[in-house]
Amino acid sequence: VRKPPGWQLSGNWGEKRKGYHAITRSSELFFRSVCLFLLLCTRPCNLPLNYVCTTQHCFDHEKLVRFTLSVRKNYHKVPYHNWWHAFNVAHCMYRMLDHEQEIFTELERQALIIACICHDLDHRGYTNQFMVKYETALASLYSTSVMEQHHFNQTVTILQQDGHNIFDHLTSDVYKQVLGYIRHYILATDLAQFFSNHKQVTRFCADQTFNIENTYHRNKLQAIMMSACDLSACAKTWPVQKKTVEIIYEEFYAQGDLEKKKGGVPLPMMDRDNAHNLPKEQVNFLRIFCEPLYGTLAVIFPHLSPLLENTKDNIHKWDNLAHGRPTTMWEVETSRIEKD
Ligand SMILES: CC(C)(CO)n1c(=O)[nH]c2c3cccnc3n(-c3ccccc3)c(=O)c21
Ligand SMILES: [Mg+2]
Ligand SMILES: [Zn+2]
Repeated sequence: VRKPPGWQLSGNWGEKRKGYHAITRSSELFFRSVCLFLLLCTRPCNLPLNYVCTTQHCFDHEKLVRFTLSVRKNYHKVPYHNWWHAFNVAHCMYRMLDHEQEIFTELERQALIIACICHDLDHRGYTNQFMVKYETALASLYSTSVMEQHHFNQTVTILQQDGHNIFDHLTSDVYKQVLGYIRHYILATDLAQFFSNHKQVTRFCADQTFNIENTYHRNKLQAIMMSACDLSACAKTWPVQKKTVEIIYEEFYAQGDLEKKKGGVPLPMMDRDNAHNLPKEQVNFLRIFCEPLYGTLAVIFPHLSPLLENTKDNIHKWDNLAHGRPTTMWEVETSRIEKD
């Protein structure tokens, strides 16, 4: 992919592209399994595995492998916003859709999964606020949702590469429609959009006017589903939640260090000198974003209620840590996760 403006920022992670990856047998097997997983994501769950896709919405397997390889190549080796995060978000969406095959069209399901693996493409480990504050080249391109608009732009750029367009079997109208879906879904992962999206869906539920056939209602539901998958690490078991938080704060503190180097004052959450406040910050984040989000989704999709329960458990554990209370004996003392 051509180097987008702002590439110089990625220098902080040192990594220079070493040209094409030497594709070893194991990584090839890995990517074939990822693509099979993605192909399966779009197969109605009640069909046999050897189902030969006859509808117009089938992915060409070779293009899907090539597309997925290029998507992975365009994630940086930053602590949190890397390929594994994208893959985990897509897996969460797959499990969410696995129960709801009938309410979304096949095109929407494909767009949701592809949007998930692409939703943080070319993330450099910096927030939108940082990109705007330091007047990066990307911030000069987009006035709002700077990184999310860039993530979508990167998606289109990869699709336009030879042999990568997994949607080129669609008519031009349907192609425009699916790209519109993907853009909407990726932009929805801007946390700044969360409150308005969530408020709308909560209102529809409260006054019992929620109607999945209503395009506006449907779009808002899909927007908070994207947020739910993006934040799904807050609903994982405590050892996984704690390791993930260590990793994301590694990225936050690296941004804070860079900000101090530039003579700026980072947000308290980004300042490693405030690391003692992390448990309290987590209680706030999970209470403000995650708990209401999974609470609303559990009303619409009752099978998602474990996400709400796990989030509540994690809030309780962060609150114990924030107040110096011991955490449950069985918890594994987590060590720094090995970087992949
Ligand atoms: C969801 C996750 C990674 C794990 O629980 N998490 C957390 O615990 N605190 C936070 C968190 C705390 C403050 C700000 N953003 C956060 N994000 C975040 C970052 C970028 C884009 C959207 C959300 C998390 O994913 C997260
Ligand atoms: Mg993002
Ligand atoms: Zn993300």
